[in-house]
Amino acid sequence: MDDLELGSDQGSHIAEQVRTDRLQQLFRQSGAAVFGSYMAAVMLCWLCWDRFDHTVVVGWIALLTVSTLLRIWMFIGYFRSPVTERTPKRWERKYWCTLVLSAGIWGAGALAVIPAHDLLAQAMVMLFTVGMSVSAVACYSAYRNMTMLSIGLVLLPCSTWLLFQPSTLQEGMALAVFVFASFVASATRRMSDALETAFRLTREMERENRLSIRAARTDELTGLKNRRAFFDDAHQLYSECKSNGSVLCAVMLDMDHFKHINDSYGHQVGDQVLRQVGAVISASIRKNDVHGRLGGEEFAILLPDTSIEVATSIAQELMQAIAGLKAEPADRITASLGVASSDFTDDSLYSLMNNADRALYRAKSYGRNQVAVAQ
Ligand SMILES: Nc1nc2c(ncn2[C@@H]2O[C@H](COP(=O)(O)OP(=O)(O)OP(=O)(O)O)[C@@H](O)[C@H]2O)c(=O)[nH]1
Repeated sequence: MDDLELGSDQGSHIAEQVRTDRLQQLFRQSGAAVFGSYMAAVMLCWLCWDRFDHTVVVGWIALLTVSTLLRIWMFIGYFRSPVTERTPKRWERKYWCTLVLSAGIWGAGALAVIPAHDLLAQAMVMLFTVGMSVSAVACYSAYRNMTMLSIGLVLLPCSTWLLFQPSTLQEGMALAVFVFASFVASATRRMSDALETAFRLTREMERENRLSIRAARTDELTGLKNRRAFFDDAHQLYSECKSNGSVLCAVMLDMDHFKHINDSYGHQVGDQVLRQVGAVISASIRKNDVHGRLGGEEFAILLPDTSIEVATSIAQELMQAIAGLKAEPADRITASLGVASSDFTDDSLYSLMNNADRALYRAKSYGRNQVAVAQ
């Protein structure tokens, strides 16, 4: 989409970019969580092997293996896909599904393995679930709701169960976990807000930068390249043609008796004529040609890989198209053009342009509304 045309859409365009940035951040940050959560469950089962029911442990680890493989498969798919396809629309829902599945299995599995009468094992399980919650803040901070949901799914089953156990130690453990979870929740909100602000500001700055670069290179009246941008691109094209050994032609175009148009019909009509001439030039040139408004009523075009004969016939077509323009109330609009070709022995873009300029002033002196070729 053209940035200058964004208008009222620019807010939603930036919002969409910020969403994409958050998704990218999520995938980059949370890769470790996929292995981390699996390894945490394996380590917990290893440490409490003698205290847990082995059948439940095997079932839990098997389910976690499946959900972890699913997540790895999704990560590979994301990082292998072209950047243009890494959109929130395509990936957010998949991420949510795999996250809910794996956090749900983690929380439900922890509840299933927790032994009813073994305080030490219960404390170990809670230690691991709390550790998982802290990691969730670090990994999913780009998506606040994801952090909250994964913490809830991992922490809530065991801590709620503990809350309804007879011992005050168990109740105290559950309450401590809830207090801790509320701190984590508020830290998560601050982190995700700060991240979102950083992404938005970066995108806004990038956009402003692009707009100001474009404004600095564009002629406001005609939308063509201005003098500075024309010469920037012209120097590059000249060097490319010189090193390729291809012919480069220059066409200089100057409106005839433009002062008369301004004086007779006013500057607004003059401006309208310049806009129309700019549109005629833009419509006549090829993608690789470089064209621009050098100032006033003077335009320049560089035609790479073009013989002087072809450049002359392009200039003649331009002259005829301009003579056919209607810009009421101005009755007669014409331009004179000069064409020159570079054999690169002169070694300078400026001498090519000067040759075209001299030809242009010969066209003027021969009566205007014509094309002259440099001798
Ligand atoms: N409307 C309008 N006029 C401009 C602009 N820039 C320069 N001009 C006018 O273009 C006119 C150029 O006049 P001259 O240099 O005498 O050239 P000319 O009248 O076209 O005469 P020849 O080139 O000899 O045919 C001046 O009146 C400038 O004020 C512009 O952006 N808009």
